[in-house]
Amino acid sequence: MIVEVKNLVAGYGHRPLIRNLSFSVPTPAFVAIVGHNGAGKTTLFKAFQHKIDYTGEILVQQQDLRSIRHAASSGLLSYLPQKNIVSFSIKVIDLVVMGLFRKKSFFDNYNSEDYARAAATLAQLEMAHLQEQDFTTLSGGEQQMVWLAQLMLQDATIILLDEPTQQLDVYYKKRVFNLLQQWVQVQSKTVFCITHDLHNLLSLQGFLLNLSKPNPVLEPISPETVQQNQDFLEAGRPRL
Ligand SMILES: Nc1ncnc2c1ncn2[C@@H]1O[C@H](COP(=O)(O)OP(=O)(O)OP(=O)(O)O)[C@@H](O)[C@H]1O
Repeated sequence: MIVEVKNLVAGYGHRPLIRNLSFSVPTPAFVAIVGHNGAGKTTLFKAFQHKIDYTGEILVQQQDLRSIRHAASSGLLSYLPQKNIVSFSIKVIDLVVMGLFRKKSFFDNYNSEDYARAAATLAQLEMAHLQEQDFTTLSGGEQQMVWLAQLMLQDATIILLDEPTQQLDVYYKKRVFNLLQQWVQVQSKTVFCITHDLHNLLSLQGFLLNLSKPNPVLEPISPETVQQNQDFLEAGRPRL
């Protein structure tokens, strides 16, 4: 079992946002996490990263995540937040190469082989022309692609993405979803992706988890389930 969530209850103060959530991902898979604004999607990711208290269990490869001390540095889990702000000048390639941090001890410098890997990853994302540019001068969508390149170099087993296509144009949205599918099918990664772009899911294989539903479960992605979830979300928030 890659990921198993059992009776998860999480929220803030006395207000549980996620109530008794249970699901299992037995083999590497793509899981789209959908739901209205404020439904608890990012909160679920916070639980995965021990950033909030929760009851119930999150098991990763049969181990309770709470007992795994360095899930990021051991390459088990990587996370791309919704907003990632850089307030100092840095070249794109220098930011991307940092994705290799697991290979390095604190005082190690990145070498030419590391930079070649970073450049190849940017090229794969059609971003090679930006590699010498100051990251802070890029458009929002370009910045999002650079973070994805850095994440690819992290090479974690389980990848949590919080709205990675939010600022992308239609072409890059499609490319990124295809890339996520490849991570699963070619590299056996498990990808959890928060998204509001339901129509982009139609060409993918994997599951939907709609946290706005009263009892969310993993639903296989198909034209019918995507449409049903789109209709459900467009109809408004369920009353609690
Ligand atoms: N630290 C916090 N303390 C109190 N409430 C919080 C905290 N963080 C988030 N919340 C509240 O929890 C709710 C769920 O937040 P969360 O970020 O999980 O939503 P989401 O489903 O990711 O939404 P969106 O689609 O808008 O990103 C929101 O109503 C938010 O205001």
